[in-house]
Amino acid sequence: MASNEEPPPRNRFLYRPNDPLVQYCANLTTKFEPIEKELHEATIQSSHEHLMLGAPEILQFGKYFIQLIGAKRVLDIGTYTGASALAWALALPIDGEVVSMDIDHTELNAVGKPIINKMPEIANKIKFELGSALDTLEQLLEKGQAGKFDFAFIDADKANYPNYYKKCIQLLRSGGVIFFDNALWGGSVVHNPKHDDDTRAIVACNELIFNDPNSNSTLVNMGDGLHIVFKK
Ligand SMILES: C[S@@+](CC[C@H](N)C(=O)[O-])C[C@H]1O[C@@H](n2cnc3c(N)ncnc32)[C@H](O)[C@@H]1O
Repeated sequence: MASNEEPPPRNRFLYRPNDPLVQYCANLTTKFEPIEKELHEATIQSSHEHLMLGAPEILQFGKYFIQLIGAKRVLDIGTYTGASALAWALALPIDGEVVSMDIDHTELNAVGKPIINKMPEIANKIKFELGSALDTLEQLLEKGQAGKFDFAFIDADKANYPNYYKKCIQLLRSGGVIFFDNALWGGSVVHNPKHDDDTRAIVACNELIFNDPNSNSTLVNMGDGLHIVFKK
């Protein structure tokens, strides 16, 4: 690219799911349960927005974290067809709980629920909340749920990423873990960090996390970027 050319808004500098090396890592990481495979395939077939699906290797990594820290209660911000909520529910013990939030349940009802409901013991662990995730998080805080969750996955509107951090860090117990998906936003955090509100919010959130004395963190070049937060 010539030096006087503007970089494209959010091109895929770094996120290359079809790169053979990325596929090699994903293939030797992901161990989908049959129901997860069914949901992913149904989402790809039925929804024109299937690129929103969580990267399988990120979901797999999250499941291992849930088991490693002995998580029982999980916040899932951005349900879509329910792939991430299903992954967490599969990783949790029988008395575990996922609170999954979305402003729109069209795709969940059409694609996700008919599949997830085939396994009632897994479906029973998931509470699907309809509405703004910020409102749902605020309601949990008002109900005295601060410090009562173990793991959070943030994968909804990017402009609210700093707000999701501020709420989730309160809702997590000490030793809890947050996964922020899309933390490199196709490389635009480096190549075009002021491009739009979404990019600016992700950049601000990454810095907010790194500078927060209440947590440690690791920013990983996996999927579209994964910022892992460890609450002190
Ligand atoms: C990338 S998708 C989530 C993908 C899902 N976690 C998965 O692994 O397949 C993002 C979702 O966030 C939802 N969303 C957008 N803005 C929201 C908001 N303010 N509150 C709650 N959900 C929101 C969208 O409706 C969309 O379904």
